Amino acid sequence: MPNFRNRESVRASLGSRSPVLMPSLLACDFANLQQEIRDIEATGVHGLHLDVMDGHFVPNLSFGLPVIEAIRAVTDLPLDVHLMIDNPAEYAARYRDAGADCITVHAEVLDDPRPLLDEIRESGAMAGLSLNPPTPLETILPALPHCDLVLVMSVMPGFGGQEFDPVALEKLSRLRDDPACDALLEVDGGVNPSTIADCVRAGADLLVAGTAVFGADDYQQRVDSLNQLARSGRDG
Ligand SMILES: O=C(CO)[C@@H](O)[C@H](O)COP(=O)(O)O
Ligand SMILES: [Fe+2]
Repeated sequence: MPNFRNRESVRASLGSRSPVLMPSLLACDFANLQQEIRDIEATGVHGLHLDVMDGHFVPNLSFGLPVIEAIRAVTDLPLDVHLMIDNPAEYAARYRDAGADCITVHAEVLDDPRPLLDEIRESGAMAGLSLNPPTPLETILPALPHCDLVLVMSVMPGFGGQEFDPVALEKLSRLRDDPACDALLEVDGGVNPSTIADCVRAGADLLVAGTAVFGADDYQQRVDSLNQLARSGRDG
């Protein structure tokens, strides 16, 4: 059975640890999924980012409900589920049932994201809203009071291993400085040793990294160095 936690506790725990590295399993070895989870847990990370793709909203497919359930069964880490799908309103409740602690939906597919964000919160999960690099920040401003998390994409979603788009930094800074925004800020795409400190300086609390973590020979060493660079962005 999924270990259901409520959104306040997950949000408080992640927020108190900011900046938090969120490894994206998209870049792990799927043939050894459980071992990859064990190995990344052993580095001391505080959450896992899970990329769900439908082949419609993004031109790629990844994994869905059965895989999230299987991951939930083998880890207690908070699961941060990024829904890159056309019809998140039809699926959000099922991802909560599968064990998601945070469910993030895309502004590009929702005329008004507020009802769905409220529904996600009522399910007990943290509610996240994401926007792609070309999507203006203004699009999501009315929904900010309904968000536990805002996920600023720094690549066009669909694939790991892409180059970081600095347009994300400007959006993060504006959100950080907006008194109407008390959501955690997350950045996703091309986060690596060269970009992570700038993301934290701009205001990111949660740093999604796929290739930069799972592409390393030594996960512990890479997680430690990304954490250190992230802290240098916060403190320096
Ligand atoms: O949502 C996505 C891609 O659409 C991401 O979460 C990727 O998994 C990040 O991968 P890297 O850019 O870190 O390799
Ligand atoms: Fe993602």
